[in-house]
Amino acid sequence: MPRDFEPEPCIRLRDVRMDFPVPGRKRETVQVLHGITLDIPDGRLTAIVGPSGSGKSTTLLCAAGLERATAGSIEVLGTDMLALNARQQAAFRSENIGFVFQEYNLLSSLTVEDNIALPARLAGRRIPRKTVVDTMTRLGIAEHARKRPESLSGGERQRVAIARVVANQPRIVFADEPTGALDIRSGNVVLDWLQALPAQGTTVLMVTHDPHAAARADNVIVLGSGLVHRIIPGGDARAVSDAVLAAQSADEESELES
Ligand SMILES: Nc1ncnc2c1ncn2[C@@H]1O[C@H](COP(=O)(O)OP(=O)(O)OP(=O)(O)O)[C@@H](O)[C@H]1O
Repeated sequence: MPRDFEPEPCIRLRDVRMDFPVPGRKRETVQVLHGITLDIPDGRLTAIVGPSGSGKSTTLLCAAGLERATAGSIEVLGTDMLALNARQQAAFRSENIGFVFQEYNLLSSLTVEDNIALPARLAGRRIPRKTVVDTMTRLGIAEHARKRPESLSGGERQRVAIARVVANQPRIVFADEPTGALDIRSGNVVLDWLQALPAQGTTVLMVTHDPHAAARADNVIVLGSGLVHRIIPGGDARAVSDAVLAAQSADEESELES
């Protein structure tokens, strides 16, 4: 696809706000997303970066329906997520969305191969065993097929998570710090695969602290204090880290003013 062709958004957030209760203080809340408005293009890799606490993970969780936004609108593949109840959202996720998270990634009671086949089973489909085996072989984890995730290293577990999205071909993949706990080599393997997913038609939205990982994305969304600070093209890790530092300085200035 030519780079200057902007596809239709696959995820649209409009003025999304998120309030969390303050622990120990009944009825008090703190707002962590102050009105996020974004379009995530279809069939592209988009990264979300920003200073710690700027709301990156919360934005991802709200978009996936894993946290219920307090206000605003969230449209995923044309579906109004906030109009669905929790059960409908779960069904929508199992039909359309894959996850590559640092934690809560895999079910410890299932073997590697059963973890890979699980999303399709939950959605009432079956992945042919050959596809599961081929995918494990491509990811270099075939020897672990019968093991449980706890007996694998962090890098191997992330490969299982990637194998799961490659085998299930979800329309969207949400990745939260997918390389956070990995060494450079394992991290690069995970990023290579995430970067390759758009070619199979999958839209990838990735939260990361790593400017080099973010630079692999087509577009980089820079958050600051629960708002979109800037959106820049990928490709340049230095530009990403400069943008994050600028968001952080803007946050600090507005804190001093208030
Ligand atoms: N379940 C929750 N309850 C209360 N506060 C929360 C909850 N989840 C997140 N927060 C708060 O919301 C703010 C944004 O958190 P979030 O995890 O989205 O930030 P982040 O940009 O992903 O941070 P980091 O880079 O450190 O992971 C933080 O101040 C955090 O403490």
